[in-house]
Amino acid sequence: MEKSRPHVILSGAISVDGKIATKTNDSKLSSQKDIQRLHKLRSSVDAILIGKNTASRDNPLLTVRHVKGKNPIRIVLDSKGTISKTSKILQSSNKVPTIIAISKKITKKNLEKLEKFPVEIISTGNDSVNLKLLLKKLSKKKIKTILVEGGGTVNWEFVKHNLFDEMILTISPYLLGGEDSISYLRGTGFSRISHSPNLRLKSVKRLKNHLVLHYVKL
Ligand SMILES: NC(=O)c1ccc[n+]([C@@H]2O[C@H](COP(=O)([O-])OP(=O)(O)OC[C@H]3O[C@@H](n4cnc5c(N)ncnc54)[C@H](O)[C@@H]3O)[C@@H](O)[C@H]2O)c1
Ligand SMILES: Nc1nc(=O)c(N)c(NC[C@H](O)[C@H](O)[C@H](O)COP(=O)(O)O)[nH]1
Repeated sequence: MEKSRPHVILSGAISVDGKIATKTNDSKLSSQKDIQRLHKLRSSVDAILIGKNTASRDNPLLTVRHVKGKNPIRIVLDSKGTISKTSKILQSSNKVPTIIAISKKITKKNLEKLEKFPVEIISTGNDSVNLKLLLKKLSKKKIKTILVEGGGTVNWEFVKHNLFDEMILTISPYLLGGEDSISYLRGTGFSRISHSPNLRLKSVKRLKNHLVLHYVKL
């Protein structure tokens, strides 16, 4: 029987105080060695998923470059289809398979913009993208593993809806502070520790002053 959703791995790098970016969106926390590890991980999954803010602020390519390996499918959660036509993701969509996950909130103009690119557009949800439904549709497309590369809003939605299986988190040797810097998990948060998913620490890898923690959800 087909699994109802793909295997989901949350991935990211935080400062020691749990931030993924400063208030000015400086987010390059990983070391070169850690980036190599990330790219190896990318090459082992079927798809990488990010949120619209990460797409616009980091302007990532989301390909495998620092090691040899295949590029996964890229998925951007972008309810209103506001991703810029000059973004690296859209500009490279003729070379790397790309899915833009939209919702009913998209405007005609933005839909027409997306349709000019060789991307697959998947619509779920009335307001934001309906993650459960999206994952179900991705499963039907034989996408078996997804690496979720943030940012904080997307990470929270996957945790809140209990839609992940593993988490690989790099703790980088920085202290960023600040109410306005971006936390690994945004959203409303849980009101009780007992509401948190339970995690088993599977491995710890030290890359000089960076730590890579690998958790499995119980
Ligand atoms: N250090 C790291 O590991 C890392 C990784 C990724 C991003 N970042 C940083 O995170 C910041 C962006 O994080 P963020 O929280 O502002 O935004 P985000 O990247 O999590 O994107 C959130 C947006 O995605 C769209 N979206 C549509 N459907 C959604 C759904 N069902 N669930 C969640 N989002 C949905 C919405 O427009 C929403 O506002 C950037 O500064 C980026 O540099 C850091
Ligand atoms: N593991 C990790 N360490 C970081 O320091 C960092 N900033 C991210 N962030 C994930 C996010 O999705 C980024 O935007 C892409 O990592 C950039 O991807 P590219 O190099 O353009 O392919 N992830």
